[in-house]
Amino acid sequence: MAERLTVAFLGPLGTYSHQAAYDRFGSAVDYHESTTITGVFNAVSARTVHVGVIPQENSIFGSVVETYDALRRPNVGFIRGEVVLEIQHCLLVARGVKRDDIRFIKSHEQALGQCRDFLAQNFPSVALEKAASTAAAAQAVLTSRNSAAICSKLCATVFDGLEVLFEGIQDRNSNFTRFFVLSAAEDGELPPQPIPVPSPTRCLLRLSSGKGNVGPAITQLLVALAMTVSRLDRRPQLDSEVVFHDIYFAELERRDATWPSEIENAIERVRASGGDAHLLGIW
Ligand SMILES: O=C(O)C(=O)C[C@]1(C(=O)O)C=C[C@@H](O)C=C1
Repeated sequence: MAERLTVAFLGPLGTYSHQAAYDRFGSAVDYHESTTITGVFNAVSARTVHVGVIPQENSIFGSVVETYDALRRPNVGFIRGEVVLEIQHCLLVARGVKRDDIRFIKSHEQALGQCRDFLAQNFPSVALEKAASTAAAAQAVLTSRNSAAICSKLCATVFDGLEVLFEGIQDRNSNFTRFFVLSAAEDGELPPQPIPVPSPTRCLLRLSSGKGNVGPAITQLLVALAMTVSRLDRRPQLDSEVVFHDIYFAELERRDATWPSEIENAIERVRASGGDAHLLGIW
């Protein structure tokens, strides 16, 4: 019998990462909870699991910083796919806790960021506390009479003893988070997508100009790349000798069938210009 696929996600059960993983892989795989996003990356790199599902970007609050920080690592793995999940945040409390009792609101920093207007209008003097995940926040308020958690409605089912005080509290009604599906290597079969998509349609490249101050600027790297970049992120390059020296993440979208070889040629052009390009995923 074929080995069952193992999938790591930011836990505990009830996180949006868990929902995204389930949307992609369903019930025919074994799920492994990690306590941090970095922990999901570690499980994939150590090959403790076959794949990890990692939040990458939210339509209200933007890039997931912990994910881009991990993508700076040399052997970070390979992005094999994506899942887009609609996010509707709720405010949950232990049963019986009233709005006026709330002194602390906990959640993942992304969820706190997506609900800034709601929090400023409704709870201007409440202390906001970062939690490892939305479901970890839900779990933490189970035994509290003065705290609330921002998380999904599902947490009221996962954790018995919680109730929903407010629903749909994010700053815009339309709210989506995109997740990456990451595996240690480019190969290895994954189950088919629930809804088939023509692939590959996207790729992610990591661009850098070396550790000193003589390398090409990002504009020169993009000229050498000579491909349409649909998204660009940057994070500090920690091993650089120069301060405020960044590493860039360029996402490209497919234009035609010759795409994979075009990417290889573009990587070669960037290297020939004195910079470095590393393929982080194609999906
Ligand atoms: O805390 C969770 O539930 C997560 O899965 C993490 C995460 C994120 O990091 O963006 C995922 C989706 C939402 O945007 C809020 C939080």
